[in-house]
Amino acid sequence: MKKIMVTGGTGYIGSHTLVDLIENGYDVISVDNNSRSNPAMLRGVEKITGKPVKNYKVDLCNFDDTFAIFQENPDISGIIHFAAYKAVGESVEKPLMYFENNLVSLINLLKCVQEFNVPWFVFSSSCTVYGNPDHSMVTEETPPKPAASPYGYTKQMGEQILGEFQKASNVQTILLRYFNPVGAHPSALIGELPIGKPQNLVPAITQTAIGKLPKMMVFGDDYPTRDGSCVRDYIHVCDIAHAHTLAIQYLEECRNNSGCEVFNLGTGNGVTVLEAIHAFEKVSGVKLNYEIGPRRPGDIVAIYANNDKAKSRLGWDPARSLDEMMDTAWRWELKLKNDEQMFTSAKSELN
Ligand SMILES: NC(=O)c1ccc[n+]([C@@H]2O[C@H](COP(=O)([O-])OP(=O)(O)OC[C@H]3O[C@@H](n4cnc5c(N)ncnc54)[C@H](O)[C@@H]3O)[C@@H](O)[C@H]2O)c1
Ligand SMILES: O=c1ccn([C@@H]2O[C@H](COP(=O)(O)OP(=O)(O)O[C@H]3O[C@H](CO)[C@H](O)[C@H](O)[C@H]3O)[C@@H](O)[C@H]2O)c(=O)[nH]1
Repeated sequence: MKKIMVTGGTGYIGSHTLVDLIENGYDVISVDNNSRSNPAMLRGVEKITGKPVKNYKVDLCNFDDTFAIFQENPDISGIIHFAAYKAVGESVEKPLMYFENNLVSLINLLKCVQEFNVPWFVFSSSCTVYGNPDHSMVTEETPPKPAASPYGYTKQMGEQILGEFQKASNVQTILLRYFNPVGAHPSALIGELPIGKPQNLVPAITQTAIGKLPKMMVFGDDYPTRDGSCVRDYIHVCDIAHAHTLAIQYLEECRNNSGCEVFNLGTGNGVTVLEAIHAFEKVSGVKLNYEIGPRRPGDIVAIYANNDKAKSRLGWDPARSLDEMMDTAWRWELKLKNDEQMFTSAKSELN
């Protein structure tokens, strides 16, 4: 059984990927310092899979502690590197914190990859690398534009570091550019746990619907789109998670032609903010208290993926609908309300 190290395993996408890897026969370990997540999330992973999962509570910016995990696990076949800070606004306020955390952690990991001859590396990138594109549908060949934030630069630089490292080391590398991951596992045992007031659309919708937030704002309805609100490519987190298993299988079967390959992970459908809200209202039966507000500075007008490459090369089939995304996000929010106790007590473990 191949062993995969998942960094950021107690986070949103990492936890769903642990489930998918285990269900597909991989042995996993997680490395997460819980700086942005709740350790209780792993209990959800264990309940779904029936398997215990070990998390190393280590800051990947600490080289010695990171190295020690590899010494203890010299049989790691691949790394899926999710661990990073991801809040765009915070990165504008604290750029050095973002560059340090997101880049030092990556470099430390790559030094260990080199030392321990780990053959496969999968990196969490983002459609943020395309900036505000000239055409809404982007392929992997669409040239990256200057990033809109320090967070975006950490993803662009991460891709560059991996591209150069791959040429020098021959580590088989995949860069996955996620569009907008949303929703939760259908069991409602794991999902997204935003820290503080949610900045992203779907948590803002579900928290408003449940009454944690009094109302939500639609940031602009005067864009040149079909209803005036921005267009994004929302993609179910379980479909994103499965793409990681497929990426590992792709590397395992040596189907990686160039050594460092990029894949867009989106559904290929552009959805407006108002369409997303209406889909939520339909599946939940809850009328959302929202207001049209001003545009959010820095927002991209419209972007969605051309996902042909991931479909044809990885055999990926992102089949879950917008309704399923909204339904699972809503059921997770309802579950969180009931299980608040579990997450509050687990929060005391944070830091
Ligand atoms: N969620 C999105 O919308 C989205 C979109 C595009 C790309 N991404 C990227 O996908 C990855 C995962 O995103 P997510 O939504 O699961 O985020 P998340 O915040 O839920 O998970 C990231 C995890 O990394 C951990 N972490 C951060 N720095 C660390 C460090 N130095 N050492 C050890 N652990 C550390 C955090 O505690 C957290 O659990 C990130 O790299 C993010 O930038 C996310
Ligand atoms: O309360 C809210 C929150 C969001 N929106 C709108 O909903 C859309 C989606 O916004 P998100 O913040 O959920 O997603 P973004 O696409 O703007 O940003 C996300 O995708 C980016 C890639 O483009 C980066 O990866 C970033 O980290 C990640 O948050 C945008 O039009 C935004 O203006 C609202 O109207 N109200």
